[in-house]
Amino acid sequence: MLTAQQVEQYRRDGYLVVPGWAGPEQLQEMRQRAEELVDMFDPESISVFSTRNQSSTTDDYFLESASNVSFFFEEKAFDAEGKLRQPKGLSINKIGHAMHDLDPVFREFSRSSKISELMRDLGYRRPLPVQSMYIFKQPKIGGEVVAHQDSTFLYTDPPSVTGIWIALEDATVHNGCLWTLPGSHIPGVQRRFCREGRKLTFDKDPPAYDLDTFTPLPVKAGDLVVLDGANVHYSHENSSPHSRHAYSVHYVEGTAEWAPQNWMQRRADLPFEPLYTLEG
Ligand SMILES: O=C(O)CCC(=O)C(=O)O
Ligand SMILES: [Fe+2]
Repeated sequence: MLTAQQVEQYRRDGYLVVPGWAGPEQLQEMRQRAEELVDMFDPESISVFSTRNQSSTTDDYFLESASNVSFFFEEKAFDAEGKLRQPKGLSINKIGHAMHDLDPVFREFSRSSKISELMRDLGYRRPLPVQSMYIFKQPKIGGEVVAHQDSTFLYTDPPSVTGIWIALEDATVHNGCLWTLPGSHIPGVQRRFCREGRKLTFDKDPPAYDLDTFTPLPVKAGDLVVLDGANVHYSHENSSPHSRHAYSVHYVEGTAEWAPQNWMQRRADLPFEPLYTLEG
């Protein structure tokens, strides 16, 4: 799937853009499926959270999203009374985090033979898709994603995350494309997001990143971005009138040890399933 040169570039920079990964029909299928999921979602089931015990119920919803198809609002979606300012379809920040297992359309994309070949090219023996997100970056209110490393949130020993991020719409510097720091994966994972019971904390403060040194990754709909788990990346808020839909899946090496401190702990009846297993 990848040329030797692409693998070399990926090892050097910690990220790689693969143009034209998906065609218009596949993109349309995923966007349409997300629209259907949002149509079926009742925002009332969540707005309860804004009245009582906000942080602990929100944390529970977040923790349970490890084994669900859950909906998260844009922070700027609500007015002072806690009501949505715009239709729910323009208010949701993301859907996550088990759609790669539970939704047929996203499952197929996340486990395609093309993805398996890519993971094989990157040396995975037992790649496990562990987390998926449909990210909307809504027009005008799409929230920023602060600079981070994905392995901070999905820790294995040794660290083994690879993220794939596919643009379902053109991503530009105006609507909040990814920005990345080439080579930032080299020093490894800088901090961890840990769970103790139902409490979530970072073990350290974030390093000070000089955001001016980052490179924007404007891409066309259908282009795939591959990110090393230690690559540092972020995206700005979207103040443009155009949404920036993307679908992202994080894979880990199944022969590495899944940290018991990870926020993501699956329900026992929904174990992680490898794309393939190489013996020996
Ligand atoms: O889509 C974005 O803006 C950020 C996504 C991200 O951080 C990821 O997929 O790992
Ligand atoms: Fe990320």
